[in-house]
Amino acid sequence: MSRPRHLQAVPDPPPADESARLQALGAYALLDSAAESAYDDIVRLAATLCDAPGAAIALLDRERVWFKARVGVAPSELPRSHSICAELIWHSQPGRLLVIDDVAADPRFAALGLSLEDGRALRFYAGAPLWTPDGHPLGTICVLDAAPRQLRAAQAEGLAALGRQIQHLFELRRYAMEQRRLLSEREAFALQLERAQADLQLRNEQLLHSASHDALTGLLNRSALAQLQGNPETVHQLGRVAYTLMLIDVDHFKQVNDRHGHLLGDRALRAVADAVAGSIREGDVAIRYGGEEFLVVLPGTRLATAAEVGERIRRRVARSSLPFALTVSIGVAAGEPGRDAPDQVFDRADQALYRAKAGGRDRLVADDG
Ligand SMILES: Nc1nc2c(ncn2[C@@H]2O[C@H](COP(=O)(O)OP(=O)(O)OP(=O)(O)O)[C@@H](O)[C@H]2O)c(=O)[nH]1
Repeated sequence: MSRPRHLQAVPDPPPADESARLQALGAYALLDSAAESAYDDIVRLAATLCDAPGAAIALLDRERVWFKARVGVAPSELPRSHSICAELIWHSQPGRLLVIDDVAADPRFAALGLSLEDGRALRFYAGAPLWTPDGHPLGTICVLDAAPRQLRAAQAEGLAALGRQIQHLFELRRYAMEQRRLLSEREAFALQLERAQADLQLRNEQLLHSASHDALTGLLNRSALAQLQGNPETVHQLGRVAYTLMLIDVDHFKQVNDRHGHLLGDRALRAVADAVAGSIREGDVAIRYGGEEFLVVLPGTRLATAAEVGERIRRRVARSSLPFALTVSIGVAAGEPGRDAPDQVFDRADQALYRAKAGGRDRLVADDG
């Protein structure tokens, strides 16, 4: 059928549930889809079976009839007002073909000037309506001829059977699309779940980290120390190897705050923490023990080595890039497994620190007693 030159509109009764019908049609995603050999084969089969020069699968869109497959028909779509299918479909019944024996003799279509691809006027139309399972008409598979005629019974039966095959194909298509949609929804949901889990894990780790770390310096805090003290593995380890405890206290820190303000005071504490973290090795544990006091546990480290580490810390603090001089005093004490309780070692480190302060500060005192 070529596009008609004479544009006399065919009356097109809009059914009450047209929007539901269009929605049902949309669910197959057929309109404007690419050509598919399954449908091309069916129209070729229809044309051969009915001995007709033209055949098409016509789908009734909002304002047009669009051909999913066609043979012997030129345009890919027609205005709905100029389509035989669009006029007849509303009067169709399941299982009954729509037939116009002679288009030229039918006042509804005679003036439309419909023709086949080869230019001959359209004179014969027979279509099998296509339905959704719940009764919405979607379009037709039709055969077209340039001479008035009729279909033989076997041809009519064959055309109706091809219509049913197309409906099966449509349903398979809708099912496959629905499955794809469900699958992608599931995938999107799984992705969302995965992200939520990762987010939760991150928050959990952040929470754990902030519960056990000092926000200002990033070192472990006192509650982490309490956990370490309560951890049988740590206690067991300290009971097996020699270790050293180091207490580091910032000198005259009250003055730093008073003279330079708390912000610079905080910066000074971070500088001390950096000096500590940069001087110890993996396995050593650095804790912000009090306001300006730090505790370092050095497992498997003898007093002399710990004193060297402490000296390194002291020198690093003295070299920190601050707008004022900053020094620390350090006390270290060693613990022998089986001989010293950790509390006693801590007390001895504290006394050594006291002696460092009393001796003039900016120094390290090792308890070698
Ligand atoms: N800026 C800042 N100051 C703190 C923080 N925690 C504790 N301090 C201050 O550290 C100071 C500690 O002062 P003191 O215990 O008197 O000791 P000091 O002035 O360092 O004197 P010596 O230890 O004897 O050398 C106090 O003024 C506290 O307010 C902190 O997180 N930030």
